[in-house]
Amino acid sequence: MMGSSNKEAVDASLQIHKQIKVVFVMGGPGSGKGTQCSKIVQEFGYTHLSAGDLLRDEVKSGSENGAMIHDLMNEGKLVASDVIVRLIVKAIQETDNDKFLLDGFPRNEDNLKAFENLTKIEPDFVLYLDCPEEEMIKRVLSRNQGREDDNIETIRKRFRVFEESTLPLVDYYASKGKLRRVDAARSVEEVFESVRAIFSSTEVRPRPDRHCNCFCKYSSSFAHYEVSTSIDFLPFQLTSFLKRVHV
Ligand SMILES: Nc1ncnc2c1ncn2[C@@H]1O[C@H](COP(=O)(O)OP(=O)(O)O)[C@@H](O)[C@H]1O
Ligand SMILES: Nc1ccn([C@@H]2O[C@H](COP(=O)(O)OP(=O)(O)O)[C@@H](O)[C@H]2O)c(=O)n1
Repeated sequence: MMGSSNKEAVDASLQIHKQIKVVFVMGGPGSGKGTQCSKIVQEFGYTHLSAGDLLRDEVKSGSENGAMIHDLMNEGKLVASDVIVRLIVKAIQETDNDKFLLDGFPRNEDNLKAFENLTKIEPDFVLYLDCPEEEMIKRVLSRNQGREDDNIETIRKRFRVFEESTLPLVDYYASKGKLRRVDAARSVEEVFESVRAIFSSTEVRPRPDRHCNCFCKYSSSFAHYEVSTSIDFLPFQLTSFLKRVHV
């Protein structure tokens, strides 16, 4: 077992010495996290870190943890939090960007605590791709990426883990007002319309009291918010004003 001073030295080497912005991207298996992340990368310049891909790369690298990670993934179980958190932090340290999408992370409360303890980072917001289970199963079974865990038996187990461990985190972020929920059962482009509106609103902060153009930005974004049912992050007065004007 690692001595405490040795562990502290490792933890210190994993500290992140730059100001970064993090968005957690959550959703069940096949909800479209990877698909939407690559579109967000193209349009908004984030770096996409997929927890599953980092783990699969670790397995391929033949590291000492590789066999254990491989077995857990094939059973649809979660890997120990310190393993995935260290991979994420290392990837952040090695990347020359200040905006990150963490796809498939956190998966449970323990993941979140381990990440917070090590990095002291809070996500700017949490994007949640909300999709019915039968649609997700259909997508995963036709994904064709040669993933050993994309078989019906393991998929069912992954769904149970999602319901039991990840959904409580989704509720937690909703209660903190940080959740941006999107209906992910639509086409890729329709889902991205909603996603784009959410990210646009965090990049540009128009001031409606200044002049008409600013209001127009809000006004056109509002159509997207309606589709995404994610209007809870608009300032309250503006939301009620838009409701009066548009409805
Ligand atoms: N909105 C969508 N409609 C139909 N198929 C989709 C949609 N989004 C993603 N897919 C497809 O579903 C599969 C799972 O998507 P993926 O992005 O890999 O999900 P996740 O990363 O959440 O597991 C992929 O084959 C992808 O091309
Ligand atoms: N934070 C995480 C993320 C993924 N994983 C593991 O990686 C597997 C695949 O995750 P993924 O995000 O690539 O795939 P989806 O289940 O979202 O399709 C999970 O079923 C877990 O075994 C984990 O243990 N901890």
